[in-house]
Order: sequence, then C-alpha cells, then structure tokens
Amino acid sequence: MTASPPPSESVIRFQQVTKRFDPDVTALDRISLEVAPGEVVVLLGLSGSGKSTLLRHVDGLHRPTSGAVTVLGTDVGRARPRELRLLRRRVGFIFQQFNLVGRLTVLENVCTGALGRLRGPRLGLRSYPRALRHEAIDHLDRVGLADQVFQRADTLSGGQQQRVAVARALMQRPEILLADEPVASLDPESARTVMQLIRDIAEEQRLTVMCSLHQVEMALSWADRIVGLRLGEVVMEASTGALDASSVMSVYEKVSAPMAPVTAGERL
Ligand SMILES: Nc1ncnc2c1ncn2[C@@H]1O[C@H](COP(=O)(O)OP(=O)(O)OP(=O)(O)O)[C@@H](O)[C@H]1O
Repeated sequence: MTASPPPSESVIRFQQVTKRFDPDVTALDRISLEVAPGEVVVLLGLSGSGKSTLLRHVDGLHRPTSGAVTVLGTDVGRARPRELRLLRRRVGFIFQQFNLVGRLTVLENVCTGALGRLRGPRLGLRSYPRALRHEAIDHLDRVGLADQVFQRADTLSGGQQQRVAVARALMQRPEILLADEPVASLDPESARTVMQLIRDIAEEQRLTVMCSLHQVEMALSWADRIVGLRLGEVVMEASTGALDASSVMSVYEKVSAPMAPVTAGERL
C-alpha cells in the first residue's frame, strides 16, 4: 500500500523508534512517522500491536529504547523531567475509562485540567480563580453539558463522562490531543457523538489529534490518515480518501506464531 507523502512540517516525529519493555517484548519496532499540525490520525491494530505504547511516547510517558521521538520540538528521549512536564501540559490525553474523580462535580473535574497552569495544589472549586471556572463552564457548554456542571461526575452516563473528559483536556489549552480508545466503553450512539465532538473541536482549534480505535468504519469516516500497526510495526499508512474497509482489514490479519522447532524425537 502506498504511504501518503510525509507532511512538510511535523509536530510529531518518530524516527526509527523501537521500544522494548524487556528483551522479549518489542512493543514498537523501528517506527517512523510524521504528523502535521492540525492532522487527525487514527492508529488501528490488534490488541497488543503497540497503539497505546506509541501514544504514550507522544506525551513522554515512555521514552524510546532506540530512535528519536520529537514532539512540539522536544526530544522525548533526551528531555529532562521538567521539559517533559512542560510538554505534557501542551498535550491533552483522553482515556477509555474517562479517569474522572467520581465524587467531585463535573465542573471541578474540568478545572483540574488547568492544574498545570496554576501554582500549588487546589482544594475545592472555590480555590480555582473565577476566570478559570468560567473558562471551564465555557468548555462544558461546548461539549453540551452546561446544565450538569454541579452534578457528581459518577452520576453521569459513560458518554457524558467522556464529554467531561474532553472538556477537561481542553482546559489544558492543548496543541495536541491524544485519545486511547476513547469510545471503547460507549454505546454506538454515544460513541458517534463523542467522536464527532472531538473532530469538530479539533477543527475549530486546529488541534493535532492522534487516536487509537478499534472501529474501522468510524476511523475511515473520521480521520485524515490511518496508521496500521501489527506487532509494533507500521504495516499500513494512507490517507482515508485512498482507503476502503476491506483494505484496512488487512491490518488485522493474524500473524501466525513462529513454528516450534521439531525435535529429533518428534521426527521419529
Ligand atoms: N508497561 C509495560 N510493561 C511491559 N510490557 C508492556 C507494557 N506496556 C505494554 N506492554 C506490551 O507491549 C505490547 C504492546 O502493548 P500496547 O498496550 O501498546 O498495545 P495496544 O495495541 O494498545 O493494545 P490494546 O488494543 O489492547 O490496548 C504488548 O505486548 C504489551 O503486553
């Protein structure tokens, strides 16, 4: 399959990146990838193919074993802890399980997205500056939850909780938005709503988005480009306009396990 031409100016660049967790587990295998500003990229692949590991390199939660990851000009492999903290402020992350604090209100959960911009810890909603609380309400309005601001987060539906997580990520004023299977726990209708919301906001704010998904049709209608991973390697990379569902399904071909050596005893 023909790879799309590399973007001229990239905000995310993987150069021959290998990640080993131990000598037996190669999670990423010589990955080279570039993502342009404002691009929306979906990672597809079987469970264990390396999607989460790749995403976690983009905000410096992992460092490469070899090769280089450069994100918004920061060399993730060489950055000092402080530089990584600064990078993480510029990168929002949305997770499958939302990761909200259930006993806090929706508004307070969203405010926590701004903690990287504030000095010192915060305790209670009123400890956040008023302007910031208003900013949080604006984001909740954008995700359609302005009437739920004082609800406890754990009383909301899964789709609503994920919209709160989107609002919380926006409080970071991110330049890159990462999403790791953001709709895997949602019913189809809520999944469509959340994905459309992320896409619309990404366009409005010119965010660069990298998202792992398991839904091929959704990926095709949603992304600008699809990157297919298998056993930590990029096995497909193309803009969605050049793809159909059957060509994408090749990413999911099972890799047959290596043949066990036949012992002399078995030959007899
Ligand atoms: N912290 C870790 N320590 C050891 N091995 C890990 C660690 N994180 C991931 N792995 C291994 O790396 C490989 C890739 O895992 P990863 O979670 O990136 O896959 P994935 O494509 O995101 O899977 P899924 O779709 O199930 O989330 C797997 O073999 C996994 O077991």
